[in-house]
Amino acid sequence: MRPTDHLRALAADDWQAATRHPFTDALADGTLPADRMLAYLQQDHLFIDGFVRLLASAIANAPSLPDAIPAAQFLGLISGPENTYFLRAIDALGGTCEPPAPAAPITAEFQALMAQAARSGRYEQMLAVLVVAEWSYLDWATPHADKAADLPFWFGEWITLHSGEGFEGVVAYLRSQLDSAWHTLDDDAKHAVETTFRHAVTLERRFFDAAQSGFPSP
Ligand SMILES: Cc1ncc(CO)c(N)n1
Ligand SMILES: Cc1ncsc1CCO
Repeated sequence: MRPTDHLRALAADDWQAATRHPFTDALADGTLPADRMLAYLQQDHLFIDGFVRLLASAIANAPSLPDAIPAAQFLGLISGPENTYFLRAIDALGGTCEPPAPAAPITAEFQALMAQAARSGRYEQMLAVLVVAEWSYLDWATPHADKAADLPFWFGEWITLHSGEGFEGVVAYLRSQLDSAWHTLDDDAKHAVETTFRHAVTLERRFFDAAQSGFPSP
């Protein structure tokens, strides 16, 4: 079994809950209320900030230039001028990006996990969080890809950004990096990857739980 299949199997319950979630089901059938989508995107915009820094750390810690290049290309894509999805969608839903929304507790937890992985100096820790974030999004979005074109763009584009050949390639690359790194790790480091991977999957599930109920204050 590939190490990343082993990791996903360890988190099977939360993985299933995060990738077959009522929030993404409602998003994909177009019935998600606009205020819920807006609040989700405003929180996810804060998530992407930490994500970009984590991806940059992974690029800096990749074992070779060929290992780093696909991540650098993905970073360019998501931070490039053609990626105006957040701006356009938040605007169309009647919200603003500036000033940034205060982070909900679950968003702050995600930011903390990403920051911890980024400063760990451990490539496999960075990959554990990146693999969960991208693979879980590929997994929920793929079954809905055929419906995306008929949806308002703030739903449809969020599905197409996370499905299809290009994004499958990103996930395949991230998984293969973690699979390769895994074989170099001692038992303690493997266990630490398992812990981080499971934590990240739990946070993905809880992020959708919170988004579904509109990020209620605790
Ligand atoms: C919370 C969360 N996880 C993963 C992704 C995909 O990068 C995202 N946009 N937001
Ligand atoms: C692919 C993508 N598009 C906008 S943000 C983002 C990163 C999370 O997948």
